[in-house]
Amino acid sequence: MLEEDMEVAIKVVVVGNGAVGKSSMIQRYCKGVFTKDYKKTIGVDFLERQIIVNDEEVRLMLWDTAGQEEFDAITKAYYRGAQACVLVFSTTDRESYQAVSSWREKVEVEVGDIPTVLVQNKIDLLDDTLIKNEEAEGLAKRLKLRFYRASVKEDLNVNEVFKYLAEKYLQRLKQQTAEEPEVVHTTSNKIGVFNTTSTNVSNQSSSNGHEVISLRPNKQRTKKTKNPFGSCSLL
Ligand SMILES: Nc1nc2c(ncn2[C@@H]2O[C@H](COP(=O)(O)OP(=O)(O)OP(=O)(O)O)[C@@H](O)[C@H]2O)c(=O)[nH]1
Repeated sequence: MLEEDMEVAIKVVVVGNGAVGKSSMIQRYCKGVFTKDYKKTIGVDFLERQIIVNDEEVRLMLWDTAGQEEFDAITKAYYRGAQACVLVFSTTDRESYQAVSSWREKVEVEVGDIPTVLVQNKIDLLDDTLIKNEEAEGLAKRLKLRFYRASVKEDLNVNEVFKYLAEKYLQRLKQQTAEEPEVVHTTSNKIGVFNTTSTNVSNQSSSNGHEVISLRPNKQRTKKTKNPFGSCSLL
């Protein structure tokens, strides 16, 4: 254990071109659902889910950012404070594969080197693939990233992606705790909780029917729940 009664909260940003399946991945992971409809994300949404990793209770806050460049200015602000990142491209969209490095740079500029995974989504459409296996693997190697092939539709490898990131993050946190114990032993019972610099924006419905993110001060400890989806909420 890191420290008794300590809650670990991890802000994870999910990035990649439009329509690669970012919103679907987050919905699948947090709500256990998949929908064929495509609703472009306007700005940013987020959902959360609590999991247990190595006996630690971890709260994952999954930030769904818009894939379109027109929203870059908004989404960049939300990268701040991110502690882990999912880079997504689609099996049937070569441009999304080619854009992976630039997405990584955008995140790195804001938050530096954080635990990151590369995900090739929609592998249920492998027959129509526009990216060779070796290419995708080569990209992961060049970027030195763990690589997952996933299908949000078929619920393949989605849990694994987030479990890996949580483990990786905890590993780093433990290293830091060992090296600089005074940093972690604060008066707060939360660690890894992000701070955004933006001010409060209350819930606003966007044109796509999604709720636009509300930025609030750090939350208090969440209630413990046995239901894996019980802690998910659309804010
Ligand atoms: N076949 C298949 N379709 C998928 C999969 N994941 C997502 N989709 C579909 O791909 C489309 C786009 O998915 P979204 O989750 O909205 O994509 P996004 O990356 O959030 O898009 P933006 O909000 O524009 O950034 C939707 O029609 C989904 O149903 C998958 O694993 N397989």
